[in-house]
Amino acid sequence: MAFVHLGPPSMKAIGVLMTCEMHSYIEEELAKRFNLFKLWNYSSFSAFSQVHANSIRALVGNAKVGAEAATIDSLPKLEIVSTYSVGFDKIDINRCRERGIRVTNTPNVLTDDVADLAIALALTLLFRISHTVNRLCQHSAFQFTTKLSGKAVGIIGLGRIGSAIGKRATAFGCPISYHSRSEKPDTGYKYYPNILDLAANSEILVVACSLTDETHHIVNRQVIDALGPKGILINIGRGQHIDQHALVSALTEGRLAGAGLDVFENEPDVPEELLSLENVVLTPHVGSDTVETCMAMADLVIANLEAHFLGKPLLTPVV
Ligand SMILES: O=CC(=O)O
Repeated sequence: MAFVHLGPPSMKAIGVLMTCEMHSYIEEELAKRFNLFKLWNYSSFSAFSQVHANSIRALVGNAKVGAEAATIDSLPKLEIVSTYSVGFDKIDINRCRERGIRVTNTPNVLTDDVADLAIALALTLLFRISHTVNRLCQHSAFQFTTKLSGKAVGIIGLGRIGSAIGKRATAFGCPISYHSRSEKPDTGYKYYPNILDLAANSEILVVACSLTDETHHIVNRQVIDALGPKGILINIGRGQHIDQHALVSALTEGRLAGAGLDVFENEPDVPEELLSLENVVLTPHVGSDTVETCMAMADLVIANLEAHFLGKPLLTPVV
């Protein structure tokens, strides 16, 4: 008798909802495997859910649009939320737990890019790269720049990304210290249990922790003042880590030397005052937007969904 290899069961009938537009690769790869619904093709979430709520077994969100309690509650068949981001602050984790909904994210694959961007922001700011390009074109006045090598770098949050930033800054000869909930073993870095002490002892302060109720506005006016008028603040975490109002006043009043920001408090809005400042470098939340990383993140989202629907262990579970 001949054996017929049936292969893995098709998942084409499984309804997956994407909450907003992402890289075309993830859209195409999800559409090849699942019955993909794109929320942005509907006039509103309620217009979508009135017709399709019962078809959705998985939701794919990102750092911008995740799954809040109302969304989760409107999807009675939802089994898994797989976010195309490492941060899961846009997902109501407690509601997922209550409903027995699994949650996955995309750690590791984006660590290098985000750490690279932190260093790039610092270098661009200190070497005034965008200004010197302008000077080349406009023959404007010469201004000295500032070294990165050897500067004291303080890192808030020594997780995967914070550690990768530490590794890079070490290669620039920078002494590293950090603040986090608890001291990490064997880092060789100085630990400050108090963030004000970290700021007071840093020339460059980098925000690399995850966003939680405890880390909301972890960088406030006091921390900025402790960093001081020669200090540089870099944020590749979340806009809500920094009291943006306090930051703008410090930059305008000369109480802080400069800031390199990939994230903002009310994205995609960036305050006019920030846009008009000379001592900032701003990027629009692009820390993991390289082609290579977007593809690796998409593959991880899909691998998690496939594992879930095949009854296998999730690759990167949060819940
Ligand atoms: O901000 C980006 C992410 O959380 O992956």
